[in-house]
Amino acid sequence: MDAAPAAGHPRSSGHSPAASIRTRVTIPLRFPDGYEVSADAVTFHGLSDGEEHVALVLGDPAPAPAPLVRLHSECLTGDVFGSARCDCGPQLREAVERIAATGGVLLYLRQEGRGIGLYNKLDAYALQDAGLDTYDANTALGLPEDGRDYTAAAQMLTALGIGELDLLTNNPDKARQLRDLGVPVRFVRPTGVFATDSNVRYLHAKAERTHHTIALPGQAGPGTVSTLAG
Ligand SMILES: Nc1nc2c(ncn2[C@@H]2O[C@H](COP(=O)(O)OP(=O)(O)OP(=O)(O)O)[C@@H](O)[C@H]2O)c(=O)[nH]1
Ligand SMILES: [Zn+2]
Repeated sequence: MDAAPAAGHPRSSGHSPAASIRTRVTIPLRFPDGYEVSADAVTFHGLSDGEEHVALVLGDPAPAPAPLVRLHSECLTGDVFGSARCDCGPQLREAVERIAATGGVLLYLRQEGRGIGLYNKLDAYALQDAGLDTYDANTALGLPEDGRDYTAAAQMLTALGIGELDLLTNNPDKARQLRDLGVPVRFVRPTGVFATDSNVRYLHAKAERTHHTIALPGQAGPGTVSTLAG
């Protein structure tokens, strides 16, 4: 079944305007589990939404026929604080290592809360604690279920000289939007599914409402359960 666009979803189509590289600087990354890798952090001029998105170039993307790319939307609570309410932190950690292994790019997109911002996301969490799922909580606040537009991501990839790519995601909307923007996505490669007692309801909602390729106990799907705590 085709995934229906989320309510209030922005539409991307056609090619995006050009952006250019502003700065490229090497950063040694050290993760709490001891994994270390060097990344080039790249900033840009001319991104369509004016946000400070950053690319991490890992390894050498050039030799790969289709470098591995992840569009990772910002999640302060998961990426930085280690929140178990979502799967963002483990997905980010996994993506950096998988991309570095073959050469590719992680775009860290400043789209906190699927584009609604941190304060609104925390308001939505409060509504989820009262019983709403992750999408209904957004709409109850008068906000889109998923407000993300990947035009700036397409601009970043073009500025980096990335042509055909493999996309690391379980979210069909990311590949759909990139292709609509003229980015040649060769294969979609699933990310791990990092289920915990605290995020399993959220993951079920992503699988059922927006057709993420996530397989969870009691629900069939093509994804892989990498970790199931509890
Ligand atoms: N509004 C809202 N945003 C959330 C919630 N939980 C996580 N997020 C945000 O959802 C986004 C998840 O980003 P990603 O992991 O890149 O996207 P995804 O749609 O899960 O797709 P893939 O991980 O690529 O499969 C981040 O911006 C989080 O801040 C929630 O309950 N409500
Ligand atoms: Zn998160």
